[in-house]
Amino acid sequence: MTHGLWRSSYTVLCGPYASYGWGAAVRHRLRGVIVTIDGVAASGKSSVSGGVASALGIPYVSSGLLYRAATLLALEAGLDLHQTADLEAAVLQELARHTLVLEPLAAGNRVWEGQREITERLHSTRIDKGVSIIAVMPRVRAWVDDQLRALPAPFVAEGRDMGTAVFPEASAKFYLTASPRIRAERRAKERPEDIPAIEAALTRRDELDRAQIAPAPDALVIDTGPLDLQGVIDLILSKLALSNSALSKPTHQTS
Ligand SMILES: Nc1ncnc2c1ncn2[C@@H]1O[C@H](COP(=O)(O)OP(=O)(O)OP(=O)(O)O)[C@@H](O)[C@H]1O
Ligand SMILES: Nc1ccn([C@@H]2O[C@H](COP(=O)(O)O)[C@@H](O)[C@H]2O)c(=O)n1
Repeated sequence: MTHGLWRSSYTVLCGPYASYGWGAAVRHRLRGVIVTIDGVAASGKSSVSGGVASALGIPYVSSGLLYRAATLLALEAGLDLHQTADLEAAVLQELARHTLVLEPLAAGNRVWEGQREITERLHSTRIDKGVSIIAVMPRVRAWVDDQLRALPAPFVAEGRDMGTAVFPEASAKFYLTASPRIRAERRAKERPEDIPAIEAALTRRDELDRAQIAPAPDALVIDTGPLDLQGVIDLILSKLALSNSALSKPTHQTS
């Protein structure tokens, strides 16, 4: 059983994480724990978070999907992201008119607008281009933060400001980087544009996101350039195993 909010205890007690020396108390210990993985655009946050969360047997939460969903609603409402007077109020009105739900499955996050699943529509060049304009709005950020803080821990949270603004009390924090060229080469497998165009768009997005992309002072910064995906996941798992005592302190109190 690998789907749903919780994976079976087999994964936690006997799966890959067991090789890091965790005993039978691990499931109990992870109650209330939040691990944050922030980083620049296309640095591998969601792939790495999925791998780490799977190994731990807990869900991961992709905060960027909520900003992407707010952007989709704005575009579907016909809002011009560059011309609309009081765009923030117009976006909040769209958020109030629709019910957006983030489903943080361990196997991959999904987003629903009412009964309509919109996940597939959130990773397009059009959304990539518009999302930073929406994400800079304080009241949109407050709306996203409220959704995230309402989720039951334990989970791995990924985004830009998970370890700084949203969950400053997180048990363990990581921050992923890689050069714009490497990130563009990886992303080119998922987008129709060529590598220079993707690189320019990623650099532009990092610039627009600069207010929220500083690493937390207590985050471990990982340059993923020389590492493959599994290498990054293994590095984080090994650091978590070493900081065993940090994970024994729940981020959120649980009953
Ligand atoms: N260390 C790595 N080595 C090789 N490829 C990687 C590595 N990390 C991630 N990738 C690949 O890079 C691409 C981008 O990764 P991913 O979507 O996880 O990044 P992200 O930071 O979540 O992106 P975004 O900020 O746009 O949401 C994916 O194709 C992923 O498989
Ligand atoms: N914590 C976050 C997460 C995301 N954003 C904004 O959303 C955009 C898309 O995020 P991805 O992780 O899917 O790339 C991102 O470029 C930011 O504008 C954010 O501000 N804070």
